[in-house]
Amino acid sequence: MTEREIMEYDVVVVGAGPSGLACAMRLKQLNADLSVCVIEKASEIGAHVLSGAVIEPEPLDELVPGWREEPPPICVSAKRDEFLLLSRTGKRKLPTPPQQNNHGNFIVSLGATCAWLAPKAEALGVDLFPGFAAADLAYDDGDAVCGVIIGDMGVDREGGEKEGYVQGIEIRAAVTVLGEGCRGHLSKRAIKKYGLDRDSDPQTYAIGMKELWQLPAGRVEPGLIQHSVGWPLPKQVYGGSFVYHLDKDRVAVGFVCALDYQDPKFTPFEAFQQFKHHPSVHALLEGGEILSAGARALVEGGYQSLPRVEMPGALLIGDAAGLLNVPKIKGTHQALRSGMMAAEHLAEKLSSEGFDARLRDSAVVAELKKVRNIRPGFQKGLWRGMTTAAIETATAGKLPRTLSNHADHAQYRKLDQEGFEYDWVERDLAPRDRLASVYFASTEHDEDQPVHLKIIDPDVCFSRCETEFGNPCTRFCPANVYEKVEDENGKRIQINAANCVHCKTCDIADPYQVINWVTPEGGSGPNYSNL
Ligand SMILES: Cc1cc2nc3c(=O)[nH]c(=O)nc-3n(C[C@H](O)[C@H](O)[C@H](O)COP(=O)(O)OP(=O)(O)OC[C@H]3O[C@@H](n4cnc5c(N)ncnc54)[C@H](O)[C@@H]3O)c2cc1C
Ligand code: SF4
Repeated sequence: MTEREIMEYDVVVVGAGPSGLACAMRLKQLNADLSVCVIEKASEIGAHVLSGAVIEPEPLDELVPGWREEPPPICVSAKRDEFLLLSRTGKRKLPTPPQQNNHGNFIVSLGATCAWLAPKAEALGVDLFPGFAAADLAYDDGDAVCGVIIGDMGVDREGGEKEGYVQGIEIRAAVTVLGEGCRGHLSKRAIKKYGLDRDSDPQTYAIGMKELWQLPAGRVEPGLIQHSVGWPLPKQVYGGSFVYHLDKDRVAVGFVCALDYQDPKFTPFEAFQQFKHHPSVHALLEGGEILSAGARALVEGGYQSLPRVEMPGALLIGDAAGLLNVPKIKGTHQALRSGMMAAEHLAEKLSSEGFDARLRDSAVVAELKKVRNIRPGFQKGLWRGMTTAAIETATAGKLPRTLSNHADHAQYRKLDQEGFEYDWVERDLAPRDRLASVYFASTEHDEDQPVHLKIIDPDVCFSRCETEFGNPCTRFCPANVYEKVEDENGKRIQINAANCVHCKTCDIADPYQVINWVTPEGGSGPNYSNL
């Protein structure tokens, strides 16, 4: 085997989401002499980023002064908030929770915003490498992170070299910044290797699904921000919808389901599609067409699940650290702020040491602490959760008690226990099913490459999972990647890896934790447009 080529930088950032781009840009703003690169697995910057997205603008004001005069391509001022409780046929307006008051905020496409930030980063001297997946961390002799190893290109399904094979290079850096977003696969490894979650609660997650619709003229009220709870979710499932009204007769429709749902037969994708058939939403969407669609996990654990965010040679920022504020349903301002804070730390001393204390002492973590009991309050259902949320808000998070988070995958009930009741309707809006939805994600993977979804112990699928939980992977994956097949060779889980949209739900929600998501060849995956 040939010696791996090495490139050297002062700082390598993994992930060109808002956290990674903010970190890289701020570093160059503070010290133009530092060499900084950003590795991004999507074919283009922003193509793997999916978000609501209503954003708080202040961190962007700091990073890109004057941006409001030349905003990203989708950017609509928030005008009006609506918070609704849905039943199957009706809706009731509830007071908008203070955390969801969006006065002064903007509705954007976060993917398009990252693409808009990319040339600004390059103009500052950041080297951006889209189409390259950071497949592994590199370690020095003292077991500290000393950079990343880029995945090889041109490897066939069996692991052999194809024509045009290129060995991935190693990027060495004094500090590696992990801005991979929710459930980053290198971040997951690093958290385990360095025991970064030793003193925190388990991290918790949700799956978010989103579609961008083009509607007949006159239906959209640009700047209207609608959220709902209630139908179609059974009362035991935490989650709800968002409908964000954009310009040019477009609307972003989405649905979020926490991954601690207990019924293994529950299908988040179906809940989303059901929501679209509520009479008020159906009337909005009917006659329109989907422009793009996709899914992505969100990190929900907040304050009590925050891992240590520094390790020898590396840092965690943004969703990779778990900084999303769940009651606000916002993580972008936290991603931008933590990225900039990491940069300020590294510009002072090129070392990860001390970043954890700095972040914990900042407004980023103070914001999480204030709302720490709201999400776990919903573990006992919608109404108990709303009561906890009201108390936590009234006391500004000053109650001495901190409720615990639990591991999502450990919450499933066995098949022989009572399931949930679903009050679901016939559907007629697109997409018909999960495969039809994948079409709108424009996902692409060369099929002749190693499967990037590894079932570490496939025996579990039929020796235990089938009878205990009915193989929930065949239902929670929004792209129908996992299919149960039975033929002359027996039963097996067929992995349709080419359909994967990189949402990471399977890595999180598998009851036995035997699914491991690893990076496919760089440039593979969804090609989201304006999500
Ligand atoms: C459905 C949904 C709705 C949301 N709504 C809102 C909202 O309204 N407002 C709000 O503020 N926030 C919202 N959020 C949260 C917000 O999107 C995140 O907090 C934010 O995107 C986090 O930024 P990040 O940079 O940490 O990670 P991400 O935005 O996830 O970016 C990570 C980047 O790293 C890349 N990457 C990952 N691993 C690797 C690797 N190994 N090698 C190379 N590249 C890699 C990914 O491709 C991606 O481009 C929502 C999220 C979801 C899913
Ligand atoms: S295979 Fe996993 S990561 Fe890919 S779309 Fe399905 S659940 Fe998401």
